[in-house]
Amino acid sequence: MSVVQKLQEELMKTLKQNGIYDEVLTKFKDCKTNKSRIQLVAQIDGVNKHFDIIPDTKQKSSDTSIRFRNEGNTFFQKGEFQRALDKYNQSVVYAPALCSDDHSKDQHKGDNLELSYALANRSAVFFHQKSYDDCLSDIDLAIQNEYPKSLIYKLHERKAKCYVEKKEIPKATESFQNALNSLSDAELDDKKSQNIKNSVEKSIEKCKKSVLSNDGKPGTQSFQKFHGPLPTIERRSKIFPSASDAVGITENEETEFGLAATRDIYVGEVLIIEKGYTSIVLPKYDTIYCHHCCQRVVSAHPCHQCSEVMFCSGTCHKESWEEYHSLECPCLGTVKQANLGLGYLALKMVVKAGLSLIMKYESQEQEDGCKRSVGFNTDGVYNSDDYNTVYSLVNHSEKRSSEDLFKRSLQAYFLLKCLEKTSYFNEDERKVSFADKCYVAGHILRHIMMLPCNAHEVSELALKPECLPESETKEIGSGIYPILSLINHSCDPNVVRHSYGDVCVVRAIKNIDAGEEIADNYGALYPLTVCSERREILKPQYYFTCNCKACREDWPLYFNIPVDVPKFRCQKCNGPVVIPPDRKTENSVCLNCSHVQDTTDVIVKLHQSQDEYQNVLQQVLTGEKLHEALPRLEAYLQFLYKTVCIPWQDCNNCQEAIKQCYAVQASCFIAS
Ligand SMILES: C[S@@+](CC[C@H](N)C(=O)[O-])C[C@H]1O[C@@H](n2cnc3c(N)ncnc32)[C@H](O)[C@@H]1O
Repeated sequence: MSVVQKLQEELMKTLKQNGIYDEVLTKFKDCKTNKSRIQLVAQIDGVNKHFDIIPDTKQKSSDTSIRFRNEGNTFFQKGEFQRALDKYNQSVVYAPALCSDDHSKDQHKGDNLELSYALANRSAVFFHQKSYDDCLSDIDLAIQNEYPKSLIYKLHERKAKCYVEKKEIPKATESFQNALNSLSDAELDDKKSQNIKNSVEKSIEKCKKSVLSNDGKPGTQSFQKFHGPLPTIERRSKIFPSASDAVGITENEETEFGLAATRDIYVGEVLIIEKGYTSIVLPKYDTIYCHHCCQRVVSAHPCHQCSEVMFCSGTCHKESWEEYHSLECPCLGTVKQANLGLGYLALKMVVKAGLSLIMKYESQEQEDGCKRSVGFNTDGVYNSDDYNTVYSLVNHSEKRSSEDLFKRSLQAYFLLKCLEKTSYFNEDERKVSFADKCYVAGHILRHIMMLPCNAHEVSELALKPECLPESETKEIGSGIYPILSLINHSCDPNVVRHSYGDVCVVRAIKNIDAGEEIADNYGALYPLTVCSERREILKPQYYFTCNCKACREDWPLYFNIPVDVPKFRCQKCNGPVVIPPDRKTENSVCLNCSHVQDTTDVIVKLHQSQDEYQNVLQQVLTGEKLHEALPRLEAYLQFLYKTVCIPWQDCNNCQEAIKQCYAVQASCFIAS
């Protein structure tokens, strides 16, 4: 149980024993702003004592770095290079010293020995994995970080071998020469030294003759890419820069705001490519994914202060440091240990926004239940990196029970106490009062209420290449995506989302008519769960009762979805058209408007397409030539949505196959 949950339970017990629990809850009910809720929590006896936080963040440690390095060495010797790499990455993260990034270099000069060893050993893994650029980069870093002179000849030799593989012969020759020169510093007996000298000289000779050890093509990088290139959006919306011009805003009484199609959209169209306002990696994965961009880390870049996080590149380290990590760094361990889930995302949002921006909101703060507006800026543009967009998302504070508000306020107050241990409140030169701090914690509380009904998972496909349908989507983190957060739910959604690192791509998986609402799925799909259960899943988290078409018409679960001759769409009203019992297709009748029409052509076309579709589907199931299969599946599904009425099982199957193809293009990793 986390420290906050423990406190919540203890406090509630004490308040009940003292007979004042109901009184506290009533006071909570009367609070109309988040700031007043935090102020109320702060006044409760015992809260401050429990939340007297001692900042705890994993410090740099030579011992831990050495331990991970030794573990890495064991795997390396067994030829288990990926496992060795994971350990060396950890060794780099814990090594007391300093990454080479300029912004941290001067402040943190010190003993870099363990870091240099970790980098040097990691470079050996990269060499074996034919990842020559990563290998060269680690060698340079190891040398910069004071790798022992007596061993440096080894690094020069490895560097030279990388250049040989890369067919950069002059650089290879130079590095072999450096290896020779460094041999004088090596503490080797004469015989060993002479052997190495002979071998290096031979290599230099080979280089000179350009007689190379392999087939003459540059060595290739063996690492797989973790996702394909991001797709593109042809014409962007003027108001939603991360969306296509097919996406517009809509408003109605039932759902408040939402997104709708501004023109006809077809299966496969890319509608949104959004990098969220901010995101987090789940604590259990923080040694695998980048703290900043949620991409898989190959060559870990450490934070120069803590050992809580790793970055996939110097750029991510720098950006994260400038945007939020310098502030969160001292309290990150405490926050992670408290295991608050989305609570950490809420804190990160407020840290990223910065104190002065948050305080500007105080003058326009509204009470619960006031009419909400969407977070467009003064130019009428909705930018995903603008705090105003996330500040304006729905949080349902007025529908929450007093107990829910009380528990969430305690979480927010705990996070305020963590924030007080950082330099966050020093940003503003004027003295920050306790009331100001409560106002900031009010923002954290707002987000703690908002995130469960707006945040999206950051995911990765654990890919089984030989049997695609057995691949599983794994949640590796969470992000807050302001545009995605405007999409309402349907149990039969018309879009699907995929993560490319922390970027989310939304594509149409149904044809969407102009004016029709764009609808995502919040985790309750009609083919998998019956209507009553779907509503039970959605209500407590999202505060609505779903009334989509699948719910209204009580569509069947997957195995009961019709598979025989479908009902066709009426040429006049789109209603369901049936073939008469005498099978005279020219006399088919619409059950909605009674229009009599000829369905002969469409039936012939459907049969032809179905045959082709079965072949393509087979390709997808075995993971073959997906890039060829995908456009054919998209075309088939477009045709189906134009001609047949759903539910009809081929539509579901084709949709699933298309989703698998998209998933393979997005973040994925071969499951071990
Ligand atoms: C991610 S937000 C979607 C945008 C939201 N409608 C708004 O106005 O900002 C989720 C919230 O939208 C509302 N919502 C989403 N789908 C709905 C639906 N099918 N029917 C009614 N309300 C819905 C619920 O209030 C839910 O908590």
